[in-house]
Amino acid sequence: MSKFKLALIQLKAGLDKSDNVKRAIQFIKSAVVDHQASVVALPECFNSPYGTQYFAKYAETIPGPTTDALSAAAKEHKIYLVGGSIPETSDGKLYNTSTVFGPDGTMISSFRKVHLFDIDIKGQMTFKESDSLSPGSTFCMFDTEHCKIGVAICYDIRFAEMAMCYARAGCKVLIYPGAFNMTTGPKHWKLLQQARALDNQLYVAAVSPARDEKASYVAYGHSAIINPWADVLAEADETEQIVSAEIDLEFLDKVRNQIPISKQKRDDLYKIESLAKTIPANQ
Ligand SMILES: NC(=O)CCC(=O)C(=O)O
Repeated sequence: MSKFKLALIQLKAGLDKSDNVKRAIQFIKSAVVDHQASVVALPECFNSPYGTQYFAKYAETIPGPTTDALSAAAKEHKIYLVGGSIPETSDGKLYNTSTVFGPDGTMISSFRKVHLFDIDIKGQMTFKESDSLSPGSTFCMFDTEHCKIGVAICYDIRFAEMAMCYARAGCKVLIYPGAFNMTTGPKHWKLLQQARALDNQLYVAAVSPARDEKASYVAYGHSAIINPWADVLAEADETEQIVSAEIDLEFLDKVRNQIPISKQKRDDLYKIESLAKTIPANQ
């Protein structure tokens, strides 16, 4: 149980929601049959194009038709499925929400993006998710027979403390459905994943939509899986595809024993504290 296969589905999401979902389900089958994956993840906003103009139009309740399809796929293939994210409508608000399903199809966790993507790089990339979305305020972890896995969404990866909280709570893999863009993607996407993996000595996976040059928001692609030594185990190019890698928890233990930073840290001088209900402080 110390090894398992993780697959990331770099889906090209278009304007047709039911086609996006149908194709995601086909790719999930391929991740299981062709890659022997027992944990599978989809990208941010996989059932709709990514953009503030689309969130309300494509939003669904949870449970709803998209998450029902994910639940059925997880059950059919007996996998853990991190359902990327979808625009969620709840109590008159919109959220960017990820759902997680267990091998019996039960929704075992969900996560509303905590840090909304509001940036302004003049002349290059301006985006304001908070124009239409509200932030979540809880974390998302789930147990598998292999290890505990944490989930956050895209811009959340820039916040090192959040990943540290997950590591402190015992997560050995962090999965980030994401959609970096053509300005920040080439500079920061892989670097951030390697930084979070190295800081916390755990596996990091980030799963993007495939690039669509005609879309209003052009995703960078390059879904990747990084090990606790910060090696890149798998990396997609920009096209629609599945990438996968073996997660080896003995290797993780070896790295943690060789460089025992979690035992050497000076909690007497500095300390990560979490107020979120789902992450006990100082675990
Ligand atoms: N969807 C997102 O949160 C995009 C984040 C991003 O591109 C970044 O640079 O950060």
